[in-house]
Amino acid sequence: MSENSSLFSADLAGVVVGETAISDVQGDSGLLSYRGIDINDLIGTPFLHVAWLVIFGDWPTEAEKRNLRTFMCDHARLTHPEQDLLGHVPRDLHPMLMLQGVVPLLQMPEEETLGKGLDAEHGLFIAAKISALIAAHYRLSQNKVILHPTAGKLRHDNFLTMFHGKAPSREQVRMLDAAQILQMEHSFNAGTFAGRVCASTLAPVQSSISASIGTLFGRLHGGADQAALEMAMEIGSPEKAEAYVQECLANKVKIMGMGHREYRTVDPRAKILKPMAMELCTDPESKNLLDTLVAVEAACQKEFGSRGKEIWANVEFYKGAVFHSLGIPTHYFTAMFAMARVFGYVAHFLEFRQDNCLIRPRAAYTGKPTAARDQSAA
Ligand SMILES: CC(=O)SCCNC(=O)CCNC(=O)[C@H](O)C(C)(C)COP(=O)(O)OP(=O)(O)OC[C@H]1O[C@@H](n2cnc3c(N)ncnc32)[C@H](O)[C@@H]1OP(=O)(O)O
Ligand SMILES: O=C([O-])CC(=O)C(=O)O
Repeated sequence: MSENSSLFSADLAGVVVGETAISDVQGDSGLLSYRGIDINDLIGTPFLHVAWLVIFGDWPTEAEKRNLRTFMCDHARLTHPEQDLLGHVPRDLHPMLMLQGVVPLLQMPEEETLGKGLDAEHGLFIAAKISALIAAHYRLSQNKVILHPTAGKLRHDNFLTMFHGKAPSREQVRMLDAAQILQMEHSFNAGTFAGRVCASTLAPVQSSISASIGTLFGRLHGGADQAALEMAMEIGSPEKAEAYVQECLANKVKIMGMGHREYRTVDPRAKILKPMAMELCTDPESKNLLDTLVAVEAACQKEFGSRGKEIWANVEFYKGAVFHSLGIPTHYFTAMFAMARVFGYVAHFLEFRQDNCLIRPRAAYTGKPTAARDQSAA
């Protein structure tokens, strides 16, 4: 493109920067589908089957299902060198910083066992390790021993057991499966785009995933899950919600978990997560948090409406209440988001690499004019 015909967009809002066949975000109508299937129809499907569909575009065969389950469970066991590595990470380091740093240090398997190519093998290996790293980092922070997965158990059954040290109920596993399916993939969100930029330089999959995780961490993106529930904790009770919202808007402070770059209506994932949170938050403390979130949403609708704006709840708003009811501390929410989204990252890495090109935009220079060179010195 010539200098004169350059586009300028600081935030790339509305700018199409590539093609994808992985997921479709229809922002005006509030629809989201993975590989052509509406997310509402994916809830209830085994988590790993959806992960396979997202990555490879087809449902797994019976043999692929068996191999994948064994592969993911085997690699969710941290080896001694991996445990030593984690042992060097400060125990109070935010789990997202731990993941971003540790993922590129993992020793990738050299052999292919799933028959889908080495990049896919490495991506799925990282996805298995991430669940183990999150659980182990939490256990170490609690001065407890690291626990390992049990062969034959479902991914999230193993995860919750490795995290808490006791087996979850079937209902808890079902809820976590659903929440994680909803978070698995979302087109060119900032984290996925960062991963594609990294992939575009021909960096390996672990670098690309690490770049995505770093990008997911921020509060305007994935980190809003932690921030939204901590906001509800800080507000304290539903009757204080309206004053809180009014004060935020008066001071131009963003309300966490509200608003979205693409959706011009309620986020379809929030629509599913809200009733899930209602079902799970039954004890007085969780119910008070959830009631506070509901009151914040209502106050936002009222306040934004009176300013002629429509800002809706996004995926992050009610998800924290679901995670909280599963006993997950707020600072682990975004890492659990990464634990699901990593399958989307792998899918985008593989898709992008099929037709790779370097992503390198242009900047409008606003610094000092270039000084004229002293020709006599030459
Ligand atoms: C998984 C995810 O990443 S989902 C998103 C998670 N992030 C959050 O929940 C953080 C809170 N939300 C936000 O900051 C924003 O809504 C974003 C970053 C998600 C989207 O932002 P953008 O598309 O850039 O919208 P933008 O920030 O331009 O907002 C448009 C207007 O709505 C306002 N607005 C948007 N969201 C919010 C919010 N949560 N609280 C208060 N005002 C808001 C903006 O202040 C802006 O007002 P203005 O036109 O008077 O300046
Ligand atoms: O698409 C986005 O910008 C953010 C989002 O909802 C996600 O990553 O799930």
